[in-house]
Amino acid sequence: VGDPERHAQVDGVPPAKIAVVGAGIGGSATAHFLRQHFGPEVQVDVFEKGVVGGRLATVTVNHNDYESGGSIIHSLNLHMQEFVKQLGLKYRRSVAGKTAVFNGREMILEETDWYLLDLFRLWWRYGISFIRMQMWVEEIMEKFMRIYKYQAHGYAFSSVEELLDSLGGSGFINMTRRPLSDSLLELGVSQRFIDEVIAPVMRVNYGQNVSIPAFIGAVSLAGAQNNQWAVEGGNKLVCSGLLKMANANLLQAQVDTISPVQSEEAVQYQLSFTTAAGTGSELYDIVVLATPLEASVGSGVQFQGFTLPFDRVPGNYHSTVATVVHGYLNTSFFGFPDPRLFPFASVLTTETPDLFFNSVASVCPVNISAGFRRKQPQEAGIYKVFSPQPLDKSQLKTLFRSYYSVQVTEWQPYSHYGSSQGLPPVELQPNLYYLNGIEWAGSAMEMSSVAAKNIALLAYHRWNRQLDTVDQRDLMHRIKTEL
Ligand SMILES: Cc1cc2nc3c(=O)[nH]c(=O)nc-3n(C[C@H](O)[C@H](O)[C@H](O)COP(=O)(O)OP(=O)(O)OC[C@H]3O[C@@H](n4cnc5c(N)ncnc54)[C@H](O)[C@@H]3O)c2cc1C
Ligand SMILES: CC(C)=CCC/C(C)=C/CC/C(C)=C/CSC[C@H](N)C(=O)O
Repeated sequence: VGDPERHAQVDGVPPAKIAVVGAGIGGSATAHFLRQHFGPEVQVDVFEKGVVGGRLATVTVNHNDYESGGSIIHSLNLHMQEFVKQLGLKYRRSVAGKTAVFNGREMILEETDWYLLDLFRLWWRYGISFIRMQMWVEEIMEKFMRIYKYQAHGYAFSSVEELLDSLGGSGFINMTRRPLSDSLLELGVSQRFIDEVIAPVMRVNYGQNVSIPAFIGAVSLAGAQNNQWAVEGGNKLVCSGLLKMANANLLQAQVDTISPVQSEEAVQYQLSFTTAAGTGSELYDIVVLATPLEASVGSGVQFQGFTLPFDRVPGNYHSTVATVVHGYLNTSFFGFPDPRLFPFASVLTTETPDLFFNSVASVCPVNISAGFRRKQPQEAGIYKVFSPQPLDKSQLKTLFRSYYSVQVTEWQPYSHYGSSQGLPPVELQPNLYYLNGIEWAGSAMEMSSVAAKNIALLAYHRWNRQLDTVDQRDLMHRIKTEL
């Protein structure tokens, strides 16, 4: 298996070396699935310029760790579930807590201890908007779940559009283009419900407003359902676990350039990289880019010898600041002068000019010991604030009576939806794949995992020239009739 050049895409000969750039959940899952499909012989090198986990990260406050990046996982996110099972990790269910919506002056919506009372209140204020919205999200989730069947049967897609089309037809593709508010209004959801419930959910989850595309809006609403979990010890454990299970070589290095090298049989890719010890370069048969390439994110990867089939400049990533504060919440600001009477664990906000934060929530550590309970607002607790800009001293003093510590993480967490034209391609060149284009449809751990499985399958089928498992139509019917 020594000289990769001799192995470049000769029929029946597996690739010798595969590179994955990025060790977030997308890159780690790709390494895992590549190993599954290509077998034990191929060398899988994973390049990471920062920390394994990428946007899955924790901060330590008062001797405990808290998620500062991707935190919640939907109960129907089956790849994430499967990883946790295979790695022998444990689920962490979030400790129940009530939510309220604040409009800058007062709480306009308050969850109670009684589910039926909450339902009655929602009906009283918004009619059947809540039920319409829930049914819409359920229907989308049901269609989305088809991906697991298709992938289990080995089907792959050469673009995000093909993948979405196979799940929900042109309806899903249109949902990546039209605003969420338009889709909901068309469903008969009231403007008041959109302003007071949907907008706060978009603000806490994606830091954006209801003009984001309907598909990502539905993902965000799924993320607001009551069936979320996380990984005991921190979600990033999935990434390190998958790399280990895949027997991948982790190279602590920044990939600087990727250039094609044409041999007689096929194209290979030269990766030049920088490590703490200096620079290096290696030749690979297959390369997967598992980091956003948009100029504003700054992966630093340059391409030589070919031009990318999409423009890295127009689509921007959004800025969101996660501030983890150890202190006393200023419940007076929310209209509760006596903190003992403040019953909420999370406060979401409406789209209100001059409101400097999107949400504030009491958070649980990644290791919940038996008997863990949330701190009461009259006690010092750990809170996570999401805001578009870093909070200044006076803003912190507005939200907290006093505090012991403040940890700030500035993220470029998700696409700035609506700032791109179309969805970036998956295949950049033969045997050169791009994972994070899927984020323009929806950005979540499971979306990166779905894209990882798709790319591993696609790379495998392309390498072995198996065209009958790529971009096939009418898959539900095919699967039913397959033996
Ligand atoms: C604050 C926040 C909250 C979130 N909440 C949730 C949530 O609750 N639920 C959910 O499902 N999702 C959530 N997300 C989104 C989720 O975290 C991301 O969609 C997901 O983690 C993306 O994973 P990825 O591997 O595709 O990308 P990344 O995690 O960004 O990984 C890319 C990796 O590539 C590395 N890299 C970049 N350039 C190079 C280079 N040139 N050479 C080598 N390495 C390079 C980076 O250092 C990085 O580690 C949240 C994100 C943030 C930031
Ligand atoms: C991919 C599908 C079908 C569903 C995923 C649903 C999901 C888990 C969405 C996550 C939404 C998201 C990006 C939330 C970010 S903020 C989360 C939380 N409030 C926090 O405190 O970090």
